[in-house]
Amino acid sequence: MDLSSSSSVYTSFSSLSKTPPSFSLSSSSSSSRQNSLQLLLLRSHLPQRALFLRNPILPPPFSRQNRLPLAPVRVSNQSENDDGFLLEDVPHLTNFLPNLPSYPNPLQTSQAYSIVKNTFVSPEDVVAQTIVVQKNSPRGVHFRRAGPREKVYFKAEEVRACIVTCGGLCPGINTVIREIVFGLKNMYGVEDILGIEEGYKGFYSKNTMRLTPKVVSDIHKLGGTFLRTSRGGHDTHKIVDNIEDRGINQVYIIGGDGTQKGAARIYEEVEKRRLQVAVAGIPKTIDNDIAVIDKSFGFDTAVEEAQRAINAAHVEVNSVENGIGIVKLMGRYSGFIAMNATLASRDVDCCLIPESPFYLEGRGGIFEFIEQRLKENGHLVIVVAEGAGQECVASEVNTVDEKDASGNKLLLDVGPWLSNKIKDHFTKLPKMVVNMKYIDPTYMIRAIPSNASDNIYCTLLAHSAVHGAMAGYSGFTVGPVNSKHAYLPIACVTERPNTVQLTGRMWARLLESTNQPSFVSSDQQRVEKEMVEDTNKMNITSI
Ligand SMILES: Nc1ncnc2c1ncn2[C@@H]1O[C@H](COP(=O)(O)OP(=O)(O)OP(=O)(O)O)[C@@H](O)[C@H]1O
Ligand SMILES: O=P(O)(O)OC[C@H]1O[C@](O)(CO)[C@@H](O)[C@@H]1O
Ligand SMILES: [Mg+2]
Repeated sequence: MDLSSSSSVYTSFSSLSKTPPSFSLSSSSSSSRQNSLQLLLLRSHLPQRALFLRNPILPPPFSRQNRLPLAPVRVSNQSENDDGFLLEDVPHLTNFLPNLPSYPNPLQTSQAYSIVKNTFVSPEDVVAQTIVVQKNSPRGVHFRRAGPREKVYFKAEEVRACIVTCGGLCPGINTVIREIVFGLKNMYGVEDILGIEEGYKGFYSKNTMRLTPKVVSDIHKLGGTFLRTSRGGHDTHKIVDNIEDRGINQVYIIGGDGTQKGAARIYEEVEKRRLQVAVAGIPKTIDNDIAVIDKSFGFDTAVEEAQRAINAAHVEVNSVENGIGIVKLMGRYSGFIAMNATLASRDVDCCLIPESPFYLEGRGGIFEFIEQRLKENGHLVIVVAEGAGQECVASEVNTVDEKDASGNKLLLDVGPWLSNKIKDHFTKLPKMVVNMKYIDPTYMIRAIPSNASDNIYCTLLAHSAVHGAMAGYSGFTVGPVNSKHAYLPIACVTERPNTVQLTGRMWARLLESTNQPSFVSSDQQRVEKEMVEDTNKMNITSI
């Protein structure tokens, strides 16, 4: 059974029982497993809240949150034959437009694709979210594999696509734009493609621009976004009105968590109005803070570019007495750029990230560590992510909470704060003159074009989005899960951010390579010590 076109089968329990699907992923599928699969597949076509309530296999408090990668799926009350297979499906236009006609995919006659063994992705192909399993583990959460489908729900000449980019910059945005345009034209013969300028607000406040392969041919060599971008200005009704007015039926939305939330709102409105509009999200964030997907595009480029700043800091501090280099890198709530740049460089003595609170004074603190390293090596380099130590800065700087136009909290600048604290501390010490070199390359890193591997990655993302939209999926986002590109429900990537796991092996590798203090345990020790002291004091007072 072709699941991509079978939504009517899954719209109600009654129709399901009349028409048992033949979906089977292994040769050993028993009838009871098929029943489980029917129910699990059905879930994905119901409103999300209802899914959890109606699923008879899972206990009621089973929330989506439990199903993201770091909180492993727990499926209790399983019957013996139940293998715990879950499909996190994406919506399809036929869910609310059941009579939508389909057409053979033009790739069937493509010269390039004719040599591919399986030109089309089987509707039964799914990608597992967890690939490290034990013999008796439930099979867990799966996503639809991305790629071209045998049937499409748009005729090339009827497609009017648009592309919009929102949020901060990131290397590779232009490659994604270019490859959507080229993919639509070369694979599907689509020629009517509009660029929405300056983010979401551009839908209703700007003219569109025509995007042709010729216009976008060289943009992948440039940093930034050819379409420009903005924060704020998401007005769902105005945007969807505009989509309708302009006759747009495919919307490609490139942006981070905020943008993807906006894409979900647009899809909800499209569904409410029953419009034949495919809404495809392409996740973008230099911080790599998007959950579920392996990594976000531009991240590798950022890590590579960060090496230049770290190297410069190292050269500087290596050439003076007691040189202390501080390099600030991006990462609001996720320290991936700082962590990976540190691991790649090996010239970094200490890496500070938002996930790991640190402290300056006392045993196990940064000052003690710096003093020790200066004695040992005569210099050191610290990499600090922009979101690190926010509580420390906030406790010393008088500020009011400020937000950007999208409602994101504006962070306090940890870089200069840390540099000054270190300088002040060492100025007070006798015979300890330090040479501070502070480098903030953040916007320089974000503004460069993507490197070779990100370019290829961006191409796959763009093509996956194009295949998904042409196949009639809508309200989905794309990305690699365990190296295989998949279609993901937007909520999967917006419900919580991807952050560095302090209990994970990568952070342990970093701690091992820098030999910096593990502030977590020292901090805990300090808290424990304080608690003991407090208890003692209370005892004394009570006496
Ligand atoms: N909850 C939301 N619902 C609808 N639209 C939203 C929501 N959050 C953000 N947006 C819109 O998405 C756009 C981009 O959001 P934001 O500035 O937060 O950047 P982002 O997409 O998260 O990217 P990044 O954080 O990587 O720079 C803005 O136009 C904003 O209005
Ligand atoms: O462009 P702006 O608004 O200064 O945004 C900067 C923020 O954007 C990000 O690069 C995410 O896109 C963050 O790392 C950074 O804090
Ligand atoms: Mg964001």
